[in-house]
Amino acid sequence: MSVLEVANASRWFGNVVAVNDVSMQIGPGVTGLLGPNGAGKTTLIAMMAGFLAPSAGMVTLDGAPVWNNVSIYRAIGLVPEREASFGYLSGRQFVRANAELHKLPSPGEAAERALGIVEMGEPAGRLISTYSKGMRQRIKLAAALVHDPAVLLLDEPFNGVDPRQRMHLMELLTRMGSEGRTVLFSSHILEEVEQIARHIEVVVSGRHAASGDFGAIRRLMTDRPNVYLLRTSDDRKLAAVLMAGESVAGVRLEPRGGVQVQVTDFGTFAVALPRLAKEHGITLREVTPTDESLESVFAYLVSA
Ligand SMILES: Nc1ncnc2c1ncn2[C@@H]1O[C@H](COP(=O)(O)OP(=O)(O)OP(=O)(O)O)[C@@H](O)[C@H]1O
Repeated sequence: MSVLEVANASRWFGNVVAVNDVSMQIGPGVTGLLGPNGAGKTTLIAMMAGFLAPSAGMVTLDGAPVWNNVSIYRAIGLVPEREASFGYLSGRQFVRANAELHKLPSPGEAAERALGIVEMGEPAGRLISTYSKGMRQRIKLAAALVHDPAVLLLDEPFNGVDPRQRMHLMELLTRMGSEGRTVLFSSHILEEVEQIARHIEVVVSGRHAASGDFGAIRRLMTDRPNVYLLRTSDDRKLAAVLMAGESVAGVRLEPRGGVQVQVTDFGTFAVALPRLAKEHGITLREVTPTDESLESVFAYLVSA
């Protein structure tokens, strides 16, 4: 069993608090670390990997602190978000260099094995600078896997990767998880996370906001109150009709035209709106969510 435990970990840079008193437990299988940009995901992953010291609290792997513990590097593989600046090396040279850094007994064999896992054996002779984004992610993954770690940490691995390569990467991570590895990847996209993560941890503004399976997180996100702006052929009439409906908490006629509606249950509202409009002979011209930004979704989660 490889269980990463983050215990009241904080990390600050000067007066910026990047991670604020976060506690979570990450066990075998695939976990998604979800949060908007700047939430502290990279900082948290760096602390989990033992590359960054917590300012307070600690991170342990099966009870052993990961910071300042050289032996732990043998158990953890990290795929960082930033591009490896080794474009002048071939994929094979890069992966092998990592095997040598780990002082593996047969670095060549270990490199070939890792290249095989990510199916990069064939292009491994080419320079990394000639690779697509997806291939660069795979070569970084091979480098992180070269010492066969029990824990694999990936920072935004799907960012900028085309759909076919993304699918391939997702299959790989799913396989790693089902083999019993502890796999954690970060993302700011819920749809991406829920496709492969058994478990989701949400961080917002450096704080731990929620934890659960994707169903629970999805419900938390979609059940929040939503505000929509509707433009119609008869705003006043629609406002009156909507106020009588169950899924609406508030209606306001906008001075510059349109109705702003606060919806409590989006599912019911989405079905009721077109039906009500039709029944009352009102034409819907526009339905726009006014607070659909990811930040507002996450802000709701933090206040939940
Ligand atoms: N070395 C540093 N010095 C100063 N501030 C930092 C440093 N590293 C991170 N921060 C700040 O800490 C906060 C969290 O950053 P972090 O990169 O961990 O977030 P993130 O969730 O990974 O976001 P992104 O996906 O945008 O990288 C941000 O406000 C960031 O500006």
